[in-house]
Amino acid sequence: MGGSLRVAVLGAPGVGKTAIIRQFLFGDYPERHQPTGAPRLYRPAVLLDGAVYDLSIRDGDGAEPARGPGGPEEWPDPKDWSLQDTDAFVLVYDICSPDSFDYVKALRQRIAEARPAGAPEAPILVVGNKRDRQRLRFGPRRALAALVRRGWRCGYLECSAKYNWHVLRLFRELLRCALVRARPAHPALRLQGALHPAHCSLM
Ligand SMILES: Nc1nc2c(ncn2[C@@H]2O[C@H](COP(=O)(O)OP(=O)(O)OP(=O)(O)O)[C@@H](O)[C@H]2O)c(=O)[nH]1
Repeated sequence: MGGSLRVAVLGAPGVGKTAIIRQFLFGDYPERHQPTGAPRLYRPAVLLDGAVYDLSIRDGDGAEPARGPGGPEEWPDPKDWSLQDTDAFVLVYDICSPDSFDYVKALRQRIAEARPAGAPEAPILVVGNKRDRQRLRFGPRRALAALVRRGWRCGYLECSAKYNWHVLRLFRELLRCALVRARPAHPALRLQGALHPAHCSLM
């Protein structure tokens, strides 16, 4: 048994958080947007690199700002989010929506502020979803990836939940990185490092 990991999947409404999670867990895809409302928790077991992990995947968690004109200053107190208990974050934006990218930027800032002083940083993977709509994207992939990786020091990946493209890969990378942080004795595993073929599967 490898242990347990808590993952939060966050992002603006409609970017595809639920679609990504459902593709990963059940191989299905919601064509219609049904706002998630209250946060949902999924508890799969996954096999990663030969060890079994109990995952808690939270779809939204109340960390988002109030819907409406409010900005990050109107977000709930970080103490209420239990962000400190989260081992890894997936911050999802829609590659066709600059607003959703700004949203992720603000979320990442908020997560950093919520971390208690001296606590190790939880890995953050920024995910550009809806890659199948590539022709409508608002910015070049290379520039966005460079900003996120070098400027924000987060991982970056693009996927299409609709076509199940890179969905497994995003969870595999995130989990590997979270495990490296938990066990620094394995420095060879890096979020943006060499990717092995699928050694991550649901049980
Ligand atoms: N073209 C395309 N549409 C997608 C993709 N992923 C999700 N969608 C669509 O985007 C809409 C919103 O998807 P959801 O997964 O419900 O988004 P969400 O982020 O969970 O939304 P909230 O629950 O409101 O926060 C749905 O109509 C999906 O079909 C994708 O990869 N490509």
